[in-house]
Parts: sequence; structure tokens; C-alpha cells
Amino acid sequence: MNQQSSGIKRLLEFTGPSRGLLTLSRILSGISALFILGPFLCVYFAAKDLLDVFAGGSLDTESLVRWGVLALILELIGLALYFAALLCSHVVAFRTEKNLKMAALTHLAKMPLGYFDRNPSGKLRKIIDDNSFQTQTFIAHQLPDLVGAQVTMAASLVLMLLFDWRVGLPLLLLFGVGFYLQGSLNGKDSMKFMQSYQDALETMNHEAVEYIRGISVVKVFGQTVHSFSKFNAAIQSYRDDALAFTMSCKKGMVAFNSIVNASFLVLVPAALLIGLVSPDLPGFMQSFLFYLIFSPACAVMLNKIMYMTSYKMQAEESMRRIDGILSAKPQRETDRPQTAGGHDISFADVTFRYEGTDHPAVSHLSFIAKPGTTTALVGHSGSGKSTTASLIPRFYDVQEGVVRIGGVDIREMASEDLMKKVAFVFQNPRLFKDTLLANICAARPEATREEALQAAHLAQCDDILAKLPQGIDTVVGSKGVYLSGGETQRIAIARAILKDAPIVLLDEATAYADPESEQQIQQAFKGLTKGKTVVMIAHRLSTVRDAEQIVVMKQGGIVEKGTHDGLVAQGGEYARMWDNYTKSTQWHIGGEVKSC
Ligand SMILES: Nc1ncnc2c1ncn2[C@@H]1O[C@H](COP(=O)(O)OP(=O)(O)OP(=O)(O)O)[C@@H](O)[C@H]1O
Repeated sequence: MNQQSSGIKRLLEFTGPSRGLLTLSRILSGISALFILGPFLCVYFAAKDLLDVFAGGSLDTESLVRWGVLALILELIGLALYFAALLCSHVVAFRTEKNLKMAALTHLAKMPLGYFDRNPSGKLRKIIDDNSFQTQTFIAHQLPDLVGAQVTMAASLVLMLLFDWRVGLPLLLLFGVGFYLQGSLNGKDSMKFMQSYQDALETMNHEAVEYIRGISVVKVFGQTVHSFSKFNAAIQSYRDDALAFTMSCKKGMVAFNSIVNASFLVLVPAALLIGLVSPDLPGFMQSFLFYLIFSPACAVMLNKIMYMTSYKMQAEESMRRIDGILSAKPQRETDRPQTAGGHDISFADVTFRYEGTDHPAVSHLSFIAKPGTTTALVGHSGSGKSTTASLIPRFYDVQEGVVRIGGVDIREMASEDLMKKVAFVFQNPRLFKDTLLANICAARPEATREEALQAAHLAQCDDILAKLPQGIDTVVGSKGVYLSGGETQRIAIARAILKDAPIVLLDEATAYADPESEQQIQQAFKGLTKGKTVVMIAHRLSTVRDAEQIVVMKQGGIVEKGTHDGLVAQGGEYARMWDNYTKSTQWHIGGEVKSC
């Protein structure tokens, strides 16, 4: 990425090969502006003919018709050229919008997971969508229009000087002051206001999304907008910024509008002064007619340029915001990727702290998960189990120590290679708004339909597919087709099964399953995880009993390691947890003890 350029220059780097089309669009728009100026000249010449009648000449109707037809032809050519200019600019605008989105999304794919903790997905989506759309409107409309307005303005000013420089010059000075004012209105201060206004807008949108996400809590606890203080503060801040921005433009706008619309204040005295001393009064009156027709057109163009310059600032700000994403440092990729010599996972004195926190989430972790075995991470809530598991696929990079797969530091492996080796079933899996088949195949796009169906079968999804109208081809998340937490989890398990990776990470993979389906899933896993390195996290200790290794975590550290029987016999932390667990799975009715 070229960090040197900024603003519109930077934006135009994303036009790609269609840059030439944009130049063509600007040229066409400039030429069209000249053609559209033609009818004004025709009106002037027609009016001049009419003035001749008052000076004693005869009315030449043929000439009037000629001017009318010429005006129509020039206008039509101008419009056709403008249409062609917009056609070209729209093609470039849509391509640029696509390129910007692609660049941002491709870059996001390289970011470590920690980046998304600080930049929630909703906020990122809004930055990418809103700002790339702003740049699209700018390129499609304002960029060609700006050239058109500038050409019209320049041509009008040249004509004004050519007709009678004595009237043209004061007008030129007047418009010069207007031009200076519009420049200062859109100066650095405005850019700063624009930035803080956009920041406030972005924060308000983000807080609105958070508010709506938490609407169930708001409803259940009878809270109001005002009690949702962050959202409320964001609205106030947006209001203050919008007001400050508007007020900052007030004086400048009044001055600008007064000046550019005051051409008659210059024209009338100039006409009186020059007319009185002019030896050719009728000739001067004809020139004066020209100024009467053209000076309002110049005022309109200056207004147009002024608004387009503010759109340009908006587009520059949009580009800056997208650049904010593009300049974020991606996860380090090794230049010399190494290939893992096996599928064992080893943690060697690993310490990891989340960004912005004081305490490490996990510290001095050392354990080995051997190939073909299951290692279960157990411990109380917040003890660091999920964090430990998420270090294996490099969702985060460790600050101290090293995580190895097959003897190779995972930071020295190509991330694509690492991802191929690991299948992960999250606590709260997400499904795309797509068919179940596409969702399952997301793990291995080249998989056949039969393989996907087989994976779904092994993950106990047959009942889900049977009840849906189009089975595995049903689109989830639309037209009322929603899956329960447990069903979503089983689809995610099917996805992991299909991936057939040598390392399987299961974070509370059976959390939503009822006892019956949990048993079935466990059976499916047994067959499937054969010969694979499995690291699983489970609160229900019954699910980890058969694990070859149980790693007991407490406050981010490992307190015990061993097999179920060994740890129970040891009588330590795990034994206490097991005791509590077995007690919690029993219930009493009138002295009778039953198992859940
Ligand atoms: N994204 C994050 N940013 C900052 N701190 C975090 C983040 N995720 C987890 N933590 C903190 O790290 C510690 C370990 O959390 P972790 O989720 O790994 O525990 P856990 O044992 O998996 O808990 P649970 O069983 O409840 O899922 C906790 O103190 C938690 O608050």
C-alpha cells in the first residue's frame, strides 16, 4: 500500500485499470459543459436581434428561429456528452467501491482476532459500507460535475473579459472574492470539523447497534433510552458536533452567498458609469445584456463548486477512514514457512495477556497434547481454558513462551497451513445466511454433497435436515428458518467433521446438547477423532472422563495434569471438582437419591 498518497489521489489508486475511463468521463463532462454554455450565447444573440428592433432595425424571425434551433442542438449534444460522462464515471465508481471493499475485507482476513475485540464487526461493517458508498457517489457524480462546473466557470469568465473588460473585471474581482471565501469555508478547520462530525456519527451508529443488540435486557429491566447512557451520550455528542459544524459555517456561508449573488450590485453601477461615457451606447447595451444573462450563471456555478468541494472533503474523509482499516498491522507472517513434523501440540512456558488488560489471562502454561489423544482443559469459569485453546490456531500471538505443532513454532508456519491442520468448534458457533450445505462445506469447499451429508449424519444432524423444507439445501437465517443453539452447534460440528483436520479443538462443543444427543455426539466424536490430536474444553466433567490427559486450570495457570482416575485418586483440585459435579448431577425427592 502506498502510504505516501492521501485524499483523492489515494482514492484514485483503487480505480484500478478503469482509471482511463475516469479521465474520459472528466473530459466528456468538460466538453459537455461548453456545449451547455452554448444556449446561453444563443439566447444572448437572439436578445441582441430583438434589441436591434428597438433601435429601429427590422425583426429577423428566421434568425431568431436559427438561434433557437442551434440552442436546442447544442443543449442536446451537451446532454448526450454529459450522459456518456456519467456512464463512464458510474462504471469506475462501482469498480472502485468494489475494490475498496475487497481491499478492506482481504486485509481484515489477515488481522489477529484481538483486532476484532477492539473493533467490533458491526462497527467495521459500517466503516467499510458507508465510506465506500460515499466514495462511489463522489466518483460517479461529483467528480465529473466538478470538472463541468469549473469549465463553465472558466469559460464564462473568459467571455466576460472578452465582451467588455471594463464590466468583466469588477465581476471577475467579485467572483474572485467568492472563490476565496469558498476555499476558506472548505479549509483545514472544516476538515477537522468534518472528521469529528464523522467520528460522532460513527460512534452514534455503533452505540445504536449495541443498544438494539441489548434490547432484550433493556425491555426485561424496563430501561429507557436515557438509562442506556452510552447511546444517550453518543446522541448528545453527535448533536453537539453537528451544531458546531453548522455554526462554524454560518458566517462564511452568509458572506459567500451574499457575494456571489451580488453581481447586480457591481453590474448596475458599472453600466451607469461606463454607459454615460461610452461613445457607442447601443453597442454597450448589447454587451451589458450579455452580462445580465451570464453573471447569474456564474453565481450558480460557484455555488455548485462550493458544494462539490465539501463532497470532495467527505470523500477524502471516507478514504481516510478506510485507510484506518488498511493501515492496521496484520498478524506477522513468516518469510520462511516451516512444515510441522507431526501433530502433537506443545505449550512451553506460555504467557498471554489480552491487549489493554493488566493481568495475563494465562501464564507459564506448559503441557503436551500427544497425537491421537484427547487433552481436556477443565477449570472454573475465567480460568483461561478458551484463551489457551485460541492460542493454538494463532487467534492471538503469545507474549512469552512458545506454542509448537509437530515441533515447529506456530508463528513459523504459513497461516494457511496452520488453518488446514486445525478444526475448531466454538462455544457460540456462527452460521452464514446460506444453505446448510454451504455452511457445512465452508470448512472444505471442494467436498461433495455426499461427504457433507455424511458429516451431518455423524454430527447427529439427520433430524434437523428431516424437519427443514429443503433439507440440507435450506437457507438458514431467512424466511423464519432459524436453528436452536443446540442445532447450530451440531451443524458446526458437522463442519469440523468434514474438515477432517488432524487437530480438533472443541470449546464447549456439546454445551447446548441435551443428555441424549450429547451421548450421540460423543459417540460420533469418538470414531471421528481417532488418530487426531484433540483439545477439548468442557464444563460437564462426564464428557472428559475418557480423555487421555486432563489439564486442570486455575486463575490462568495449570494446577494439575493427569488422567481422570489418577487425578481423582490424587484428591486435589480435580477431585474436588469431580465430587461437586457428581453431587450436582444427583437430585433428591423425599430422601430418594436419583441421577439426572
Ligand atoms: N477478549 C478478551 N479481552 C480481554 N480479556 C479477556 C478476553 N477474553 C477473555 N478475557 C479474560 O481472560 C480470562 C480467561 O478467560 P477465558 O475465556 O479464557 O476463561 P474460560 O476458562 O474459558 O472461561 P469460561 O469457562 O467461562 O468460558 C478471564 O479473566 C477473562 O475475563
